[in-house]
Amino acid sequence: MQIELSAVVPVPLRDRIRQRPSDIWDREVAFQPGQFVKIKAPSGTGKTTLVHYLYNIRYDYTGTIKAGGKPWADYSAAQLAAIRQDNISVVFQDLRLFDQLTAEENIELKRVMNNKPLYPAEKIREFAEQLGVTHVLGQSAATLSYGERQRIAIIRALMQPFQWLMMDEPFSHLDEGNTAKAAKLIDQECRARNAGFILTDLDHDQHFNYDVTYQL
Ligand SMILES: Nc1ncnc2c1ncn2[C@@H]1O[C@H](COP(=O)(O)OP(=O)(O)OP(=O)(O)O)[C@@H](O)[C@H]1O
Repeated sequence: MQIELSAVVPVPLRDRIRQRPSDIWDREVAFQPGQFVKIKAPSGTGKTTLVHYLYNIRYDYTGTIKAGGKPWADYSAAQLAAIRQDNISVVFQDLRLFDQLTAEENIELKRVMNNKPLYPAEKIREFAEQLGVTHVLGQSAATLSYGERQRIAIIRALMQPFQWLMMDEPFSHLDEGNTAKAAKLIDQECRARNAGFILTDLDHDQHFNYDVTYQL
């Protein structure tokens, strides 16, 4: 599924955007299926805003975003729900874990959301071991450190099928070793599904072999 942006400008950032060049805002951009895309931007330039537009949960922009050749606005609520279940997975900057559930329950919820789960339940433990969070699986999400929460949110995002995986500063609270482990798992999962990957971050990074880097 190709994602295309045509002259997209966030309404609240309209005046600020004119003051600096951007590869994304007010441009024609196409994210091709399977591409690894890095979006680099200083704090406050709209990374989170962009991810929310790409996932179609925020609409305060001018211009058009198309997914699979069709503007987001032309999809029905049922079609959008199906796309979020099967085609696009996301790790938001604020992670959006359910604090009243355990870490494992947060992941399991996503795993069983599809009638036919992509992975068996054992996969949760396997990924948790790879990311060093097995010991917190039974803990309530509210009690986890931010770095633990990030790893749980990453594992949760990998539990569903996707053609695109989007992550908004997913490693901000992880040390180098844990970042490398998480990047390896993400890379492996995207490649296995021939899925595209969009990562937003403040700076350049070497965690992935990006096909393209945009300055927001
Ligand atoms: N609804 C809104 N009304 C007015 N300003 C907004 C609105 N939403 C976001 N902004 C502003 O737009 C700018 C971009 O916000 P956003 O959260 O997308 O930034 P970001 O690049 O993700 O930043 P950070 O790296 O700090 O998370 C910020 O200055 C924010 O205050």
